[in-house]
Amino acid sequence: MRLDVLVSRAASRLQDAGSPSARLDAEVLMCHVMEVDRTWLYTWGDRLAEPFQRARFEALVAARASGQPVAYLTGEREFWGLGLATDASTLIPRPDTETLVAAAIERAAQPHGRLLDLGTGSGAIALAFASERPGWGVVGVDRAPAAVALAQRNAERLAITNVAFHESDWFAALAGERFQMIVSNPPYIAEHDPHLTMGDVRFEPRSALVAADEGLADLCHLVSESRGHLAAGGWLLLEHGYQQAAAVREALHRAGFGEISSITDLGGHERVSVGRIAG
Ligand SMILES: C[S@@+](CC[C@H](N)C(=O)[O-])C[C@H]1O[C@@H](n2cnc3c(N)ncnc32)[C@H](O)[C@@H]1O
Repeated sequence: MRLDVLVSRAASRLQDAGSPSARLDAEVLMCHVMEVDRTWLYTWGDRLAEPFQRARFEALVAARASGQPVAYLTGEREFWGLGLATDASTLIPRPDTETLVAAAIERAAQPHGRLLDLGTGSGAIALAFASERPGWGVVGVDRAPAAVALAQRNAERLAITNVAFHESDWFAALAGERFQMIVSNPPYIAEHDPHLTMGDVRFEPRSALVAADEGLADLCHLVSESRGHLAAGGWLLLEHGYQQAAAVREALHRAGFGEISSITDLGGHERVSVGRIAG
């Protein structure tokens, strides 16, 4: 059967199954099976799939129809133009997090410095920043050993060498270390948030998503602990939920940060808050 016909059929099956991105999902899964990009698929959609390719594609479509995230099925997701390996050890990188990366790059005016990414997961933020600021040394830490291994694998795959990943419970393994910039996309969803029962989030580890105190516990912990690990004039940038900006700005203020502001994501929501230690 023609590739474009298989994709169209899969798209309607996925739409019926409730996928919010049915057509894109079907195209990405077909590209994964055929080992091609979407431009190739649009150009050569009239080609025929071999029986084994069709069987593989239909198995993936069935898994997606049962709710499994496309990024876990293909084992990869693009972030900041980088092809990152993904697995069930950590969060699938989200486009919203590119807001944090852009804000960090904008503030990294000097050619050299050290950046710390707390809760690095797949290494998405650390690797995106490191790729744009090759003169900086980047450290990414995560409590989950499998996430650290994934981030290391991504650094090797992308040949990004100005980055190192370690296992650490927030700052525990970083005693005495100071950085010009600290960034984090920590767990910030409240324990009983209904979104946890919807979409891709159902398949991601709760340890990557959920924090106590209505989702604010880790954010507040990072604000109060970061002071002791920032160099003079250093920046702290935190991603958070769109209703948490005021609470994070307040925590930054209480911890003695200046130049406090929040930055909106592509959807117009306050997604990242920043503060600076006096120089
Ligand atoms: C929301 S995910 C972010 C992953 C990645 N930075 C991204 O933006 O795609 C949060 C990450 O924080 C890690 N994490 C949770 N608690 C932690 C802790 N106490 N110390 C270090 N990392 C932690 C989780 O394992 C997870 O990888």
